[in-house]
Amino acid sequence: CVSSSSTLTHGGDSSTSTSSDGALGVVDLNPPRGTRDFPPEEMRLRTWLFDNFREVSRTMAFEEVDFPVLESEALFIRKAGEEITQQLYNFEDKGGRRVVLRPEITPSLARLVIKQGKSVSLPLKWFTIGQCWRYERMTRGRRREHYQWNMDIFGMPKVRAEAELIQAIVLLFERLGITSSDVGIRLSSRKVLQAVLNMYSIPEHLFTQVCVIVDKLGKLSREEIEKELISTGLSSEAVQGIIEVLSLKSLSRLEEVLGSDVEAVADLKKLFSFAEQYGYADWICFDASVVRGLAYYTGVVFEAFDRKGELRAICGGGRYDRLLSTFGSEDVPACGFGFGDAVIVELLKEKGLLPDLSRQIDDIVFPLDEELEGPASSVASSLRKKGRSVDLAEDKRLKWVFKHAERINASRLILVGKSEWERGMVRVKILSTREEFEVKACDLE
Ligand SMILES: CC(=O)Nc1cnc2ccccc2c1
Repeated sequence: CVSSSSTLTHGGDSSTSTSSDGALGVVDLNPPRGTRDFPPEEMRLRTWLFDNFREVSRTMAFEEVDFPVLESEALFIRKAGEEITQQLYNFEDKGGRRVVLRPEITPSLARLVIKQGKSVSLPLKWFTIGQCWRYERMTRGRRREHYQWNMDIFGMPKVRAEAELIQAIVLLFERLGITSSDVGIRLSSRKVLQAVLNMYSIPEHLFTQVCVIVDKLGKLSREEIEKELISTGLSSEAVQGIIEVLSLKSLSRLEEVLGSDVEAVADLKKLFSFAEQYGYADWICFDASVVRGLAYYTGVVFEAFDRKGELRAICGGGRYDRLLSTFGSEDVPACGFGFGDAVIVELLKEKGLLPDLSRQIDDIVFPLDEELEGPASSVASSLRKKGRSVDLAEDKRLKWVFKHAERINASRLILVGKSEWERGMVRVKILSTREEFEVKACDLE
């Protein structure tokens, strides 16, 4: 229904269309619930953000990888009660296979590392930017898809991997104009919780479940957390002990409580000393309550947050040294983070840091009458071969072309007229200075 005046002839967001039997149907123009279209303006913002993700990945010497959005459901079946595995966008395909639209990237990375097996040399530093899905009952009106930038290091057992990943996060924030007074990175280690569970001789198999529960600190009330912990079989004394340790905000206090030979303390002290060397110490702070909600983390965990505390975590990640063995392979130490495309944009809007991303092209080539359309095409083609972005404006009036040039921020207007062309010339108008001159068509660049 888009007419030649190039505006929709109908108002509103529905268009009329006739289906094959001629019945008048109304096609819903919105994408499926919880999903987004990216018209040009939104797409320019997304491309700008993703180009920043890529540029940081390049400076960190990470290699880009990619996977299908569709994955076997088996990759995501975990029993720890995580929100992400209870909202799988799963279905049975026509071959009767149980598949999902992936809810996260890490299991696919692990699958590929295992598949590549001996043919890859460790450490591996891989990144990807991919769409992830969840199927939420739309009661909360939240999105069902978002894009995540993932950075992961395989085969680096020591906290230097975490230090590298945190540098990547800080570099990204700095590229976007965000400072350490806007955003902080809270970090801790799941080995803190492990040490506490050992103190109360709580069996190992409860560790993952307890992590997923205490990750809700801050979202659920303390009473609800205590109730959920008790229901896993913990004694109320153990529950109090856990909550007390998780409220620690200083590494030296932690050392007093756990002792200095605990691995968690050694790892974190090492990480803080790395932070000084990398130059991002003022971005990070220890916070024992950080556990992250994914079942497979085993060590250091971290998340970036806006210091005004209004938004959800901007990004998050951690070490997962035991994930590969859950897929039947030898374990490879691994560490990574996911950085979503939604919270960061809200933060940039709030800080007034969104860049001006209006359209911009180099040249508009315009034939002054119909018989010059051929010559105009050859002028446009030679400019494009030289890498200029050229909009060939045809069958319009000159008045429209000037307005169009303004609208798309063209640098030059190149007019192909009969008398000039007969002399091998075209007229060039520099739109910023209004200066106008003739130039030989073959000298144009
Ligand atoms: C703020 C936002 O859109 N979050 C979001 C949206 N979709 C998702 C889909 C899968 C996993 C996590 C997701 C997270």
